Amino acid sequence: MSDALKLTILKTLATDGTIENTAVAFKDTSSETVLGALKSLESHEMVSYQILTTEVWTIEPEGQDQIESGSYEARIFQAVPAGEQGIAISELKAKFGAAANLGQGKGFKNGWIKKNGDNIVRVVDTIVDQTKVDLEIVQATGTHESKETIKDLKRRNLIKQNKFFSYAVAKGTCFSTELKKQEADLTVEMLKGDAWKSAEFKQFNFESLGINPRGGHLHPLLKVREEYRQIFFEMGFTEMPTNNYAESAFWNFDALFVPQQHSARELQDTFFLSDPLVSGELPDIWETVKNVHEKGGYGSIGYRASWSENEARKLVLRTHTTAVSSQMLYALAKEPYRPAKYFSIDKVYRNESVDDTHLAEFHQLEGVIVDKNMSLGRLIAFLDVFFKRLGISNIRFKPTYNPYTEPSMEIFGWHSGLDKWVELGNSGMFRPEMLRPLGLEEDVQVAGFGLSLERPTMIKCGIRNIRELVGHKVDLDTIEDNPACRLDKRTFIEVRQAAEEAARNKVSTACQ
Ligand SMILES: N[C@@H](Cc1ccccc1)C(=O)O
Repeated sequence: MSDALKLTILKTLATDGTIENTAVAFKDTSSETVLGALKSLESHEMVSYQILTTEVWTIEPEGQDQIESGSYEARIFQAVPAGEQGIAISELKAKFGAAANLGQGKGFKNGWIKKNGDNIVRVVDTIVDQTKVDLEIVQATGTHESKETIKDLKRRNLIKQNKFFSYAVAKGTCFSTELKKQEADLTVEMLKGDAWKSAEFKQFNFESLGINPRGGHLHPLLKVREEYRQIFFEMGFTEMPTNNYAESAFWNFDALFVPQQHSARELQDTFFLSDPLVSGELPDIWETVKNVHEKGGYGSIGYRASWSENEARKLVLRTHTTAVSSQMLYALAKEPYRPAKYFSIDKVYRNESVDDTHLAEFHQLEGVIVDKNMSLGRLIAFLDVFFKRLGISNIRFKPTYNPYTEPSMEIFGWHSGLDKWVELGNSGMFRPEMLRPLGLEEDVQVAGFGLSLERPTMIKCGIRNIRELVGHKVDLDTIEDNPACRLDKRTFIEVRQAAEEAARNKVSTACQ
């Protein structure tokens, strides 16, 4: 803020006592600049000011044209020769285009001209171009004493109203013609000498807003994860511990009755760890698992292929959170039977090629329901309610294959934006070949389902490329501005405006 303008304001006040209208006193300075200076002086209570609003009518381009070349009606009148013959309407149209009609209409109304067959003839010999006169008045004075005229010129798009702000200024309680430098900080240098004794300090402004904090914004994925966690809690689920990103192939595949020859276990689909290469001891059920893979049982003939302990001990980055569910079910089976509902939402890894909708790591949301009379029908009914809670009201199922569930269903949701069914997740009833070796009794059924967290988040936040959501291309401003990440329902600007309003209403005591 330039001190020159502030000093000019103060000097003018010193000589004149008040400034009635800044638009008159400081003609060449914009009202924003004047306001900036006034606000700064007001904060030191050196001045006080009031806002004056002026409404001014200005000339539109069409009006300017009529000031310069006469109104349309006058131009038409001039084009009509005196005498009985007049001029053909078609000739006027050819000469004046759209203005011909407007000019004729007004000319008829004024009684200047009239129709004679296909021709226009003069009624009077001379005219006064009142429109032009009125426009010139508005141009010179910014207004017109006749409200009717203003209305008419506005209706004809010849003039437009503009609002201008200016200010009436008076001396404040701390008025002076000197701009004193006020210190914002008490410094070490001041304290070393005597400077602190004579320094004048700025008043604290307790209403001033701090800098918008860069922290404190939730990433959209974490925000949606938190929303979904709460839905699970409301529906009676318990959260599973998901802190191990690396799991043994045993929990990720074998305990889930995924054959050791299954293509998902290939290097191109799964990340295997090289150091450490293998897990520690397998859990006590490994032999039962080996048996069911090799020979079957519980009504199954098994895979009839040899099962290797070494293969099961390989460490992998978990490819699905079902690796957590399998351990949870194993732990549950050790306790006396009780119905249970578990969920997890955490990271999983797949060695996939990355594109707009796929990353090599993503989040899975998974639920398992353990009950003695759990059935596919109940799972479908549950998923219907669950997805409604997530905001997806229309779901469909399609049979699919998972080594660990039978029957298995893919879940599709209707995406009204894309106008098509999109795949949301996978689900099914866990097979006895998986459940029984874990130790669950024959009459206990378990249903499960899983989906990615990224897909519904992208739909919710309107993000098309997953790399805008995860990775180094994430734009911090997007994270801050995305409505999904806002902690406060109000925008930052609204918060700021409310605070400024509160500050304005405060009575200052700055220099008493
Ligand atoms: N693990 C499955 C999801 C699922 C979980 C539980 C039961 C059925 C399916 C997936 O990765 O897609």
